[in-house]
Amino acid sequence: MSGFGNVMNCPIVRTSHDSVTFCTPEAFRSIYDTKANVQKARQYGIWPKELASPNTFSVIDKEKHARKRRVMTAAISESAVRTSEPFVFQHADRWGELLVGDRKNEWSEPRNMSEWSDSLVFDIICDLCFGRSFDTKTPGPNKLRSIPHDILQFLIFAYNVIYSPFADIWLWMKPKGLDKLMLSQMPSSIKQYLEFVDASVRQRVEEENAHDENGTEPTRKDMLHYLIHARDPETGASGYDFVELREETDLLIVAGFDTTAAVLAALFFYLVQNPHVLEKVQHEVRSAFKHSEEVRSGAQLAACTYLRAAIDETMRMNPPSASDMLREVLPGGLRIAGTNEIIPPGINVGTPLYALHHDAEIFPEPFRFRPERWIADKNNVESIESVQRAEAALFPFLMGIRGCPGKSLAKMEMLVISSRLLFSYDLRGEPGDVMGAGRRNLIWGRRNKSQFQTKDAMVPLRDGPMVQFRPRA
Ligand code: HEM
Repeated sequence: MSGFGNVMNCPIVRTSHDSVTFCTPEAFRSIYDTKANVQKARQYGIWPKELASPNTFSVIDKEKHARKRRVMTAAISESAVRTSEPFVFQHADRWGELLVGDRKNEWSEPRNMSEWSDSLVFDIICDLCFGRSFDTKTPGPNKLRSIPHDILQFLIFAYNVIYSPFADIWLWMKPKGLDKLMLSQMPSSIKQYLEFVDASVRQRVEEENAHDENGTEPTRKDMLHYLIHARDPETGASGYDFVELREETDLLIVAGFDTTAAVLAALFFYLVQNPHVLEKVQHEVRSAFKHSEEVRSGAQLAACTYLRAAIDETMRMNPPSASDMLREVLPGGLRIAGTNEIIPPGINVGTPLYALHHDAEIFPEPFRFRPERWIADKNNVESIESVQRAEAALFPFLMGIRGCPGKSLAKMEMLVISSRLLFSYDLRGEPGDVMGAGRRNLIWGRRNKSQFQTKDAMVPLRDGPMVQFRPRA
């Protein structure tokens, strides 16, 4: 059996008294396929601020989840993603101008791409949710700028509880007053963020109601427009009530911003670390289009196979959700393909994505950034079989009914943002900068200087790289 086993020799690991991880693509499918006899583990119950109001991500019951998910799918459908693209252009183009700054034909000041990607993606997701831009990417005072940081603090806290031995005690105490205590003790920044979501949703509901009463159409249909009007496609019943609308909007912001921003930061790290890759993606994008305004989704961008491979390779090296996402086996048990194991009900199972994505049998030289591994052509050393083997083991968005519904939106954002920037600007790593890279004086596993270092907290904690920009020569 393959797996992280090539590195640590342990494809099956018992991670706690009731949890086991399996690290092969076959096992992954057994666990996360829509038909798998599992549900999200009880630990997901720690996420909701109040046990009674889980969202699509944190709800455990399969039937309740199915209804929420059907409604949410309407808000981030393929057509909703297509109508979002022009807003992504606006933000990406403004971002490029800000990155370059006012040193016209010289290299800009070094930019910390983790911070800059956070503010860009946060502005985009808020614009797509609320139809308003909060412009946290523009320097200067902005009381909303700390929100991405505040959200991250909450995620770190929740993650540490979920993967700790205290998770069950926490869950037991939640309905017994812990929820209320936590709400009262919540840091003021998080309270402000939640008030901001509440007020924004309220305002959008009023606007949409006014349109319905006057028989008018909003000039712009954002995600909340779709969420407010969504009907359950199976039953025809109305979609979400107000509390659900608020919780789902909060989820779209949290799930939609940190993941995508993390991939962008890592992509810039690998581009400046690998000048031959940077040169190749730049050449590809600049040959595909004549003017920057033409850089958009479509056949030409789809044909930028090397850039798309670089993004896939980034998500292989640094999957935003790196740990095992726990699933509880239901009555009847679960057979894990490729093993002789039938897991009894009540046990948590999962596949640690980071380990799977670094399996040397599937991804030779797993710690090397090599977009070529995704492209089979006659000039390439990769065979069709090795590309197919790799594709069958890349799961940054998970799979199945609990896989990521924002996959198309995220892919569009990452491709559009990177291609527009690469088309118009040259970039390089700040000379001498090592921010984000592994270093010899760090612990085992963190010494690879050509790998972007992140720390898992449900989303990746990250810093750097420092990158400089200038208009293309
Ligand atoms: C590169 C970007 C992204 C990656 C790698 C990613 C990855 C994932 C993964 C692995 C899960 C499963 C988590 C678990 O079960 O614990 C997930 C769930 C989810 N994601 Fe994403 N995501 C990304 C972007 C987005 C975006 C842009 C949105 C929406 C705006 C989004 C919305 C969601 C939602 C709502 C769920 C919960 C689904 C459910 O439980 O039914 N994600 N995502």
